[in-house]
Amino acid sequence: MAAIGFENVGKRYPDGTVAVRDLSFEVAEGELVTLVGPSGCGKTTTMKMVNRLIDPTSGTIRLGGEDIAAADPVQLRRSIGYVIQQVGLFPHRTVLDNAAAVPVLMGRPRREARKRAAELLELVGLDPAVHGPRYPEQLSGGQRQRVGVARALAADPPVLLMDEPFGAVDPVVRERLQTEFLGLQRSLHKTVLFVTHDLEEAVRLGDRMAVYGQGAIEQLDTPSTVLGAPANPYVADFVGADRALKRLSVTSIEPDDLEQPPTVRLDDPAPRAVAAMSAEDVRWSVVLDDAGELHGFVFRDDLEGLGEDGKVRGAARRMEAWVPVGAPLKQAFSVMLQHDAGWVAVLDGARFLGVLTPALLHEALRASIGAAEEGTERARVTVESVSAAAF
Ligand SMILES: Nc1ncnc2c1ncn2[C@@H]1O[C@H](COP(=O)(O)OP(=O)(O)OP(=O)(O)O)[C@@H](O)[C@H]1O
Repeated sequence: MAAIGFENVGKRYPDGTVAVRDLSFEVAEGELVTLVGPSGCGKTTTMKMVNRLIDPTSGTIRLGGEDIAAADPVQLRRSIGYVIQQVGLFPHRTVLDNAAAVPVLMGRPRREARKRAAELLELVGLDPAVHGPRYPEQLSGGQRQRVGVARALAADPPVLLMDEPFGAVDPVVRERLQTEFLGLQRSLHKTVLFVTHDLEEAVRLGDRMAVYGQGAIEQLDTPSTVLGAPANPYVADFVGADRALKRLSVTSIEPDDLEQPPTVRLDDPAPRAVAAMSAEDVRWSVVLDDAGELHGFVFRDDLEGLGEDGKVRGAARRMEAWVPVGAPLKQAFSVMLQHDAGWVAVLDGARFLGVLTPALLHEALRASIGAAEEGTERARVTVESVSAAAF
């Protein structure tokens, strides 16, 4: 059974504005569906009809199979998490009490609600001991958004409605909040409707994304399919000509994408490292520390300058350009640019897995686009010719 079901839902405001017409779609349990489209296309109206902040003028909305028209709106709202851009925290209550607000309203003992709230603050990356006693105005914008998410999760609702929750923060914080939220969602499996006007956010977060035209959904499918096979010219235009670039956000780095350059250890004697690099005919090598974790890299020329008694440590340079495996290709590309590096190290936790170069990145991207066009998994696509020229 679908967690949320829309059947021929329409909303005409009293002034005659038709905000949405004849919407029919379903959201599965544990699924995150993003709603994206231009301003005024009806995204917020769609969302607010689910918790009955707005009532539809036609059609039926079901939650867990039950028609919400029959539900008590106040009870309904308490059972649905709601996160909005202007977080709406109570200014005169502490962060901890803000996070505990909904369970308290639902009649749970205050002490129990606060305990849960503290756990949730921790879950969203805030230290309950440090941030819990503060007031909302003593937090940064990003921290306030985190409190908003914690508060929405506090009553453990199966369904979350999120309306531009990360819209008010700068792009760097926004990306971090998205990553954290994705991690959270992987363990919580909430059913989520997420409104955004940011295509990249919709692509990155959605299991599926609904692309809105005026008051109607033009395509509802996985981000890969929407980008790879837009349903009609409107969607193609909306996702834009630079679809390939946007795919950078949805394509994650896999171990198979990586190259394995020679590695040497910090305490290896320089002559031995030089010999190993000569044997492989490479000019540089990745340097690992005793624990096998990334330290940086070293040039063969520099090692040769150290003499017979030298150790790799004497010429090794630190490497800051790294990304975790599973991160989007876009992150690898941006780290490369930021460090002006010809490669980035890819780590699994602290463990060094390999490196990604611009050519490999291009190859992974091409494979991903090819897979979307064919509707197959990326692993099954082979790339015949690659060139770094596009970078
Ligand atoms: N209370 C209202 N009375 C009349 N028209 C309204 C009302 N609320 C929204 N509308 C109109 O309904 C349409 C859809 O609005 P809605 O807020 O759902 O769009 P949206 O896609 O969420 O837009 P945005 O991205 O700008 O928030 C718009 O034309 C809007 O002007």
